[in-house]
Amino acid sequence: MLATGGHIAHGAHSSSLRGAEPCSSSPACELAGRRRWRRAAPAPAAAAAAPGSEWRRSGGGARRPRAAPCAPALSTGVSRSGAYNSSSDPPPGGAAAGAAAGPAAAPPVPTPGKVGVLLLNLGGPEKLEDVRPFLYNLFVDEDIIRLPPAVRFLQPLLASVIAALRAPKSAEGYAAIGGGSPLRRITDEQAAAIRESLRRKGLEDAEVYVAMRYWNPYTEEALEQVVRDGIEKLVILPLYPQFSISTSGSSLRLIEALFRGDPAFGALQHTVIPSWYQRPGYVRAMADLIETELDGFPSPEEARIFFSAHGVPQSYVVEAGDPYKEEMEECVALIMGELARRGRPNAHTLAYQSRVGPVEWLKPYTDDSIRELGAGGCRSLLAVPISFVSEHIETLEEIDMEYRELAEESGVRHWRRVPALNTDASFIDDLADAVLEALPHVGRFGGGRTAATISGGGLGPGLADAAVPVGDLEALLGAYDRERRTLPAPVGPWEWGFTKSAETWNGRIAMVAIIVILLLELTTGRSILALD
Ligand SMILES: C=CC1=C(C)c2cc3[nH]c(cc4nc(cc5[nH]c(cc1n2)c(C)c5CCC(=O)O)C(CCC(=O)O)=C4C)c(C)c3C=C
Ligand SMILES: [Fe+2]
Repeated sequence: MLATGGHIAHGAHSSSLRGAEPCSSSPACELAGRRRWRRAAPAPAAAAAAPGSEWRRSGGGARRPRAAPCAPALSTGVSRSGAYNSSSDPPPGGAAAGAAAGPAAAPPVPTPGKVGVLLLNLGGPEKLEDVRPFLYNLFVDEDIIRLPPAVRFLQPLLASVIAALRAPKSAEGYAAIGGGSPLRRITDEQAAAIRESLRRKGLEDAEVYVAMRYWNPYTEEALEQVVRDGIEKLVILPLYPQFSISTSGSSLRLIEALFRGDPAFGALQHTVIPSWYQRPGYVRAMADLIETELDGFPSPEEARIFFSAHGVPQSYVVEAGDPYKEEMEECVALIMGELARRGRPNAHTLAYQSRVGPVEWLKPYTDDSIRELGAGGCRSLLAVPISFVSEHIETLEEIDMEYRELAEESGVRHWRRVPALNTDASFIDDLADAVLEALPHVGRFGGGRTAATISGGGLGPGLADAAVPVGDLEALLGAYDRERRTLPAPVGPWEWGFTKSAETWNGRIAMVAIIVILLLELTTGRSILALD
């Protein structure tokens, strides 16, 4: 949701959490050493929804005239390889470059053993009463809030406080888009479509599973189903085109812990496709959507293409080496290159949305950019959500409602938004090809627990140099952020500070409040911030 500089809106909606309880017995809960809030749904297979389950304690277009750019370009920073010819050049040396370099529709690889595909996604609250426990799950994740080791034991408490304070504002957003996140439905549809595509391509008995990080169907449940189904070869495919520590990285760390903690999981032969923004099929599918939407403007060549990516705190990139920003810039350059080849040299901007809390996030911020563009005379703006492939709260509420209103207030007369890819047929087919191309890598390293080195690991040319190379989990997770440095928390329970000193004081007050609550809980034996 649109960041307000830190204020948390109160009182809009107070969701009832009756019946919601933390998990305590699932492998993930035990491994993470954290309570987790989960629904006691049956372990989900690919597309099985579990409505109403109870909560319990548990474990090419025609050539166009030259564009008249809408306003002076803002931050179109491109890091490398702006000129990439999707039909002939090899893709830039990104993570899954080897996969992308293969033929567009690879023939099915003869692989003995039943194949499974594990789709990783974030998950979202399905009902308003899910919002607070969903937020708890998000904020208790050490890849979202990374506290210094000495105070890490406070994270569940901190997560409870932040979730309780943010829930009303968050719930307002979910209420505005119909009372819940569409993420599960869309991800289930994507899973079914990928499975169909794999079958059409000759992989008859492949199964596709949805593994959400913060809501149903949880990752550990999906893996349990994978084992029950007798899958022998697993391709792990995050549904995030670009890699971030906070998204794909967080899910992969959880899976790594599950592999280590359960021999049945650890025995699964696997490979990971860490990111795939550079696949020509994805780039073409995005360019197709953009072209279609551009044609809805009175003067398509004058519309500025405004890529809005979900932000991450600066510290993730600068201190922890998150490749997210670099991959995002490269992704935008590839799409713009494809559009230029189609005769659409429109002006463009890349900005970052959805910041939460008082720390610095990647810049420029989407709201600032919209204001500047409006002030600079831009009258036609095409918003392109770029970090996520499904409609979700940040497209349906933040972009369609908040940013649209801001754009109109800033003088933009014509506003359109490119839809998310969802189950776009060519996109789905391309993901299925990515799976087929990754299959030869499955089991290269034996089981999930085998340590693999990246250099000379037999991964093929180019892959050894990638920031986050294709390979097994350990190799992959060892390739970045090795030190797991403490990072400034992106959010805190009190978020009204704009200045450095206000932030410091907020931090101190928050710490004192947390200690008082902790002492009260310890002395009274009652849970002051219980979610039920
Ligand atoms: C590439 C996508 C995403 C990145 C990177 C990311 C980082 C990140 N997010 C938060 C905090 C929140 N995210 C929330 C919702 C949310 N986030 C993503 C994607 C990325 N997040 C999606 C797709 C969704 C929506 C899911 C849905 O229900 O539709 C929320 C909850 C909503 C809200 O209150 O605004 C929070 C909070 C942080 C702190 C972070 C990086 C550290
Ligand atoms: Fe997010």
